Amino acid sequence: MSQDGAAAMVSATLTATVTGTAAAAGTGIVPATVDRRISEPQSPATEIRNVNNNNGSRNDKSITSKNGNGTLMPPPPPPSQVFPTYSSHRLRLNPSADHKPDSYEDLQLDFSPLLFSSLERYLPPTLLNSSRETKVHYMREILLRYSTESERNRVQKHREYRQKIISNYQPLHRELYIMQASNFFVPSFLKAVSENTEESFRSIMSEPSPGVFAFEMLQPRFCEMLLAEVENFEKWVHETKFRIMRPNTMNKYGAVLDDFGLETMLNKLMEEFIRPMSRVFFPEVGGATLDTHHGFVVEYGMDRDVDLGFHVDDSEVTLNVCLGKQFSGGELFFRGVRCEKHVNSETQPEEILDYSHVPGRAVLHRGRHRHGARATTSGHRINLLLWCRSSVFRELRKYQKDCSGWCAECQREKKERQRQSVAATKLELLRREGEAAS
Ligand SMILES: O=C(O)CCC(=O)C(=O)O
Ligand SMILES: [Fe+2]
Repeated sequence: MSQDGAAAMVSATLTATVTGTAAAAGTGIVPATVDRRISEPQSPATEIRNVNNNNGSRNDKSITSKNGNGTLMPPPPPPSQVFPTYSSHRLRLNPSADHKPDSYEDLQLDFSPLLFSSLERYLPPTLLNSSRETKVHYMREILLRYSTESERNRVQKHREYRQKIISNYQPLHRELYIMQASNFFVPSFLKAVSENTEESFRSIMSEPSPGVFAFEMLQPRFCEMLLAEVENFEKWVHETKFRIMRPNTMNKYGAVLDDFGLETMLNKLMEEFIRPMSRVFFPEVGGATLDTHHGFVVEYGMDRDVDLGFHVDDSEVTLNVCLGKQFSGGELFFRGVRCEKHVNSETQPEEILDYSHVPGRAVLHRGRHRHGARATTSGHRINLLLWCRSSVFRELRKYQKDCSGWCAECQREKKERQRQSVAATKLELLRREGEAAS
């Protein structure tokens, strides 16, 4: 987990802890997995599907660390001290900026040592200079409210899975694993991001339907290299009979790029390129605070997945870039943005969009923008997907009922309520005027 990720979780934790509602509501830093697939876009009352990572996590940069045996070990309290369970443990709202936190790297903990170091600045002042054991115990008490044992086990297993791949798989193109923007992106994209204004972004984009942005992004050479790397990885998987996890609950083919070493590069892609754009275009769904991602490729063709059902992504913002190769069909269809409550509600005519993929071209949309992919009728289509998430947005979502800033159906209902209230007020005024006149 990056420092940023830890810090974001800390602030999410704080929001919850300080308000004091999280523990009562039984909420967690890593939200529970839900499987939500949508069915036909044309039949509004049917069920929609939410695609999740196959590892069952909505946010897989989680907080478990392992000990040498690969088992989970909570730190035992020192024998000289007996710690009661403090349900009243609280963190401070503002960190002690000048406090230098301890390192927890050498301890066998069931949460990331980084998380303890990040949280330490938020401890009550009286605890700041206590022993590490006391601080660990206090912070762990708080963290346990946010993560179940099975969740921590799952994250631990996934870490081991990744470790196995990374220590055995030999990459084909090592240059892909380090962000080299000038080799990866087309000049127009680089220029727009370096200028970093709404105007510069809009100058390279089309917005064929509100909230769906399309633009040239990847150089052909980068696409070719990434395709070859994926092929090489799949060849290794096949030869070694390694059982891999597919990108999400809806794909039988494809691969998780983060699992074989591309996580750092993709994190840079999110932080330095996608977050600046999302800050401008998707601020109401945490576009400015994207802090974790799930990066993968999907593969379609006669001998692969053929199409992808109607769904919403497990992301705040999704980047979808076509890598090639040659294909026909495979269009994306979009049907408007919806919150959980309205995910199966009717589509309005102005929300209908069909988009044809072009190699090197990206589509950027909210994860909650309902969509699917039509059948790839010939050839082979491979797309790079980056599901970008904001832990702050997810934490705040738990306490916010109003989604009218981004859910089109909530917006429609809100307008309708306002219309009715204006009509009622008018009627009341008329009635009073009538009374006064008589
Ligand atoms: O096939 C596509 O282009 C869409 C993929 C997608 O929506 C997803 O993986 O979430
Ligand atoms: Fe999707």
